[in-house]
Amino acid sequence: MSMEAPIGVIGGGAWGTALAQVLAAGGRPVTLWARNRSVVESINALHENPVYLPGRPLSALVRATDDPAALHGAAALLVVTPAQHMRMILSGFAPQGQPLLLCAKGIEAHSRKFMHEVAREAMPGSPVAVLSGPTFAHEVAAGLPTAVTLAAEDEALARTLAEWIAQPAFRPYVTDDVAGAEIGGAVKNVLAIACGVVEGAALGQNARAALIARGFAEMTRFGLACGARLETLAGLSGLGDLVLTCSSTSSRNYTLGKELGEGRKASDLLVDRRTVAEGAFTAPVLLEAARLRGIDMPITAAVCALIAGTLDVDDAIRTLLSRPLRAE
Ligand SMILES: NC(=O)c1ccc[n+]([C@@H]2O[C@H](COP(=O)([O-])OP(=O)(O)OC[C@H]3O[C@@H](n4cnc5c(N)ncnc54)[C@H](O)[C@@H]3O)[C@@H](O)[C@H]2O)c1
Ligand SMILES: O=P(O)(O)OC[C@H](O)CO
Repeated sequence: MSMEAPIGVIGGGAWGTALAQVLAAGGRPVTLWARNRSVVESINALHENPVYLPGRPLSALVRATDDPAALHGAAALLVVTPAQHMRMILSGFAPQGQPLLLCAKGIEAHSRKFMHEVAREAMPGSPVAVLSGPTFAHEVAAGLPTAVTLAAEDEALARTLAEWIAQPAFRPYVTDDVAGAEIGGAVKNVLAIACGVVEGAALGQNARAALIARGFAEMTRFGLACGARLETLAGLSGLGDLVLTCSSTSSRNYTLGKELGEGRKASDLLVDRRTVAEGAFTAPVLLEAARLRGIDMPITAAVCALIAGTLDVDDAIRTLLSRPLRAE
């Protein structure tokens, strides 16, 4: 058993559980805080999270708790809550000054703030880093090869966190471009919904490729306007994650879009969900943030209209295809 200070993980969904397993596989004790009591009990008694990551045995080095005080003394905290709940959940933890590694992908509704801005407000005094990239939780937990972006303005912090989390099959690449890492992960979820619509409405593979390329153009326009760097947007946390989530029903966002494309109503699909499809919440706030910066995001606008129920799939497609011709 390792004598090192544990790493804390806040959030017992699929991704928090998978990341806890990555850390524990490297011999690091992990304290996983989850809000769901049955998740806590199952992880401690059965070494499994049957609600969010069923069928994946977890290391005995992962200990779960529903007591925020159990994370005192952790060397760092991985924050793996849904984006819209992050501020509220962090406010339940007394700030201890530990580094925060933010793993949620989204933009906060109403405030239009990125996760690093929310975390700095909720836990002032804690240094902040971001982990993002093409990472289906079930593959990571199974130890399949995965590469991610780990971003922090403080490069020494990024390198330390990267060393703590790196495993033979889990490879972080560090950068100081925090905005770039966050924007790729948030925007790709919206575009994955659009790609799922293409699949559900049987629009063909040409359409999907066009949507990925034009979607990446939207991501780039928005990212550059927010100070992100092109190399980050074209890297693992941007284009890499866009390609992953726009091509697989393992993505909750893509699956939501596919069901919309098949003609189901967003209101029916979003009610009482157990798992999170972040793109549905990010789309309206992303569109508003783009509008305020004078940036055109037609695919994002179409996703917003489908989710709000103001356009049906046929009208959304017609609207996108009838836009004036323009230079690429
Ligand atoms: N699952 C993945 O493969 C994956 C990979 C990379 C990043 N992420 C990101 O990680 C974040 C967490 O996603 P996940 O997949 O672990 O979640 P999940 O869909 O597996 O589980 C849902 C989570 O939301 C929490 N939750 C539900 N209602 C809540 C409420 N009212 N208040 C607070 N919390 C509530 C649940 O406790 C649970 O932890 C998201 O931002 C997601 O985009 C997920
Ligand atoms: O299931 P999704 O669509 O939330 O995607 C999960 C991860 O973000 C993929 O990198």
